[in-house]
Amino acid sequence: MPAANRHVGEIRTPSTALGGVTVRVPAKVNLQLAVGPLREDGYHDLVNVFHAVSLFDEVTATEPADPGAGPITVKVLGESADEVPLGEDNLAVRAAKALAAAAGRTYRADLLIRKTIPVAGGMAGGSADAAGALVACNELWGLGLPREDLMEIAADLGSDVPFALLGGTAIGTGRGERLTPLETSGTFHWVFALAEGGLSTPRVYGECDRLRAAAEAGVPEPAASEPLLAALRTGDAEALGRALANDLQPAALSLRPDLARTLDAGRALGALGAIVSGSGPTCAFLARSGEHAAELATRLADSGVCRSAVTAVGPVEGAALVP
Ligand SMILES: C[C@@](CO)(OP(=O)(O)O)[C@H](O)COP(=O)(O)OP(=O)(O)OC[C@H]1O[C@@H](n2ccc(N)nc2=O)[C@H](O)[C@@H]1O
Ligand SMILES: Nc1ncnc2c1ncn2[C@@H]1O[C@H](COP(=O)(O)OP(=O)(O)O)[C@@H](O)[C@H]1O
Repeated sequence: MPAANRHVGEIRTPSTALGGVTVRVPAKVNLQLAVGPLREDGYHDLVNVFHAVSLFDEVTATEPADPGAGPITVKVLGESADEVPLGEDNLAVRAAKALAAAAGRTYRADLLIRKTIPVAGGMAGGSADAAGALVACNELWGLGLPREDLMEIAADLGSDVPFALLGGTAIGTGRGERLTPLETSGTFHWVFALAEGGLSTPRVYGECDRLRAAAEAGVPEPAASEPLLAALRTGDAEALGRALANDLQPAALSLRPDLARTLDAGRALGALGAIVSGSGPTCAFLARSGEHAAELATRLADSGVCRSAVTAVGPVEGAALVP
């Protein structure tokens, strides 16, 4: 084999020969989640300011070990793995199948998901796994589809999936799937208080509609918060803390009143901002520094107001191959 070809071969073979293609995908927190009125298709128009944080799931795609198994198999390890569906309902399986369909043939892969992102926690772990499967299978199958094509497949899989591919900080409109990256300065330090159990996203949107109907107040069209965008541009953590806003928070608190105690505890410990992450039940706290985040996490966990507390930074990049 000529030296140049051998070099190409040497670069490409290790990813599959040594245990497949692995992709690391971040969780998200919503810095602003403005929810418009219920649409006829059952969705809500949003202004959704997504922020990718350094809690990662890993998705590994390998050539199938058992030729008799289904075209796409999945195993899940880690954080609340037993709560993740293993069949056709698994978002990573759906993503791999959608990618194969877009490529126009049946491809096979075994998927292994290592979870760190809490399941049904309002941090888009399932969406992260779907984005990870898209990137991993695109590589494993040598399809070479550009990111724009993966973004289109992602939007059909779920409103949050395109952002898991993009990462960083971005504003999502429509269902949340139409993304514009946002300019930010510096790094923000976060603490996430993980709760016992999860919350169903459709149920939280439903509760939001119910509370709004009961209040008989009009629902304005969602609009981006200028103070929030300015705080992101300048990297002003105190201003960002004040500007955090989540229209789903009253609904999440209505379904899980215990979360009010968690938020109060974080505020009392000096968090710059305290908010339910997306549809919850994870609570997000903005800290002043890495040291403050570590102290906040320890004290929150010790105070018994959550199952556990973890620190993270943001923004971080979206779904990326692990070399
Ligand atoms: C609330 C958010 C905030 O980022 O995420 P989570 O906090 O749950 O992770 C998202 O809007 C969730 O996005 P995702 O989880 O991808 O939802 P999808 O699969 O697209 O939709 C699930 C269901 O949520 C409701 N839904 C979702 C998006 C939207 N703009 N309006 C809605 O009403 C609908 O009932 C829909 O049937
Ligand atoms: N790979 C996956 N990881 C996590 N949840 C998944 C996955 N595939 C499907 N699900 C289902 O999606 C639901 C929402 O999960 P998740 O994305 O973790 O939460 P959220 O929508 O609150 O951010 C879970 O209850 C689970 O049944």
